[in-house]
Amino acid sequence: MGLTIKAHGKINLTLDVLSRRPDGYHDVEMIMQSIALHDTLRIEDQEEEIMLTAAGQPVSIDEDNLIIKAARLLQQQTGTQRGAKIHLQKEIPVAAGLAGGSTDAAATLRGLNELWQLGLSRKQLMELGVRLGADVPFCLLGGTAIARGIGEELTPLPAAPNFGVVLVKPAFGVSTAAVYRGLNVASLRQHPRTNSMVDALRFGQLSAVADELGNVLESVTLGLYPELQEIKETLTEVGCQGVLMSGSGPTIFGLTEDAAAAIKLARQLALPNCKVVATAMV
Ligand SMILES: C[C@@](CO)(OP(=O)(O)O)[C@H](O)COP(=O)(O)OP(=O)(O)OC[C@H]1O[C@@H](n2ccc(N)nc2=O)[C@H](O)[C@@H]1O
Ligand SMILES: Nc1ncnc2c1ncn2[C@@H]1O[C@H](COP(=O)(O)OP(=O)(O)O)[C@@H](O)[C@H]1O
Repeated sequence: MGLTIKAHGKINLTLDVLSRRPDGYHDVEMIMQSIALHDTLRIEDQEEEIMLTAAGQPVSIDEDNLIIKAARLLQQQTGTQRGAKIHLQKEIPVAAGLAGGSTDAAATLRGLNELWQLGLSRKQLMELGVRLGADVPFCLLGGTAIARGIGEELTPLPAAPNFGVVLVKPAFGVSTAAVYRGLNVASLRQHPRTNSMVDALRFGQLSAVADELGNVLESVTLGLYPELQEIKETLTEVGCQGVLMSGSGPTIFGLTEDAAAAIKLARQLALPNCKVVATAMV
């Protein structure tokens, strides 16, 4: 018996950091948005052992892969004797700010809960998921949502318009931990307006959504990699209405009216050493 599951990436339409916690994590307030770009997991039931293979974007398939971590966590928590053979078709760029690892972990939890007939609720899966990564609970929920706490306190929002999204991922990745470490919360002078973005999304006008985009982590990652500023300018020049870094970066995204416009604009981009993907909000 087996299952095929889509694991969608995300972008952050807003990302605010409120404070540093004693455990080193940060309290955030962000509007998360699923995108059509996804990895695909094929999961087959087997006795005991967890096995992982992968194709597509290069990613480690060792014990540090979040798919294996998610499967082992579920085994430990439920005491099941079941195992799984998992194949990952990796399409989401790695260490990109698109939650590629978190979404694979979320898909593994969902898939194995079904395949092993564990009967865990989504809330229970989210409580386990946050132990694997702060973005895992959102990846279990999907759609559009406000995330608070370290990212695990979620308020779902009405479905946002299916704006097109052009993603530009430079050849390098960034460490999320290093970006948060580089942030001095007290020195932040500007914060995204979460409520205004909620209103803009409800109103559904791209120009209003574009005006409210904001990510306080940009100051850190753009400081480390000034070439990201050039990518932002290029996306604006070709006609993207709103342009922002996703998460801790380094992926820069630009919004368009729809997926067709994103495909058209992506074709015009000549950005050496960058991966360009046209997708949409879902
Ligand atoms: C920045 C964001 C925005 O959505 O996304 P990405 O850039 O990773 O996609 C998230 O906050 C990242 O979520 P995720 O990547 O799941 O984080 P984790 O694996 O739990 O944490 C990696 C490291 O980031 C730091 N971290 C993460 C979340 C948070 N609220 N505060 C933090 O300080 C911690 O140092 C932690 O050790
Ligand atoms: N299934 C996976 N897919 C992608 N990255 C993974 C996976 N499992 C573990 N990782 C590791 O997680 C780290 C963060 O990758 P990723 O989740 O893609 O980026 P981000 O946190 O910026 O959204 C990388 O160092 C990567 O090696």
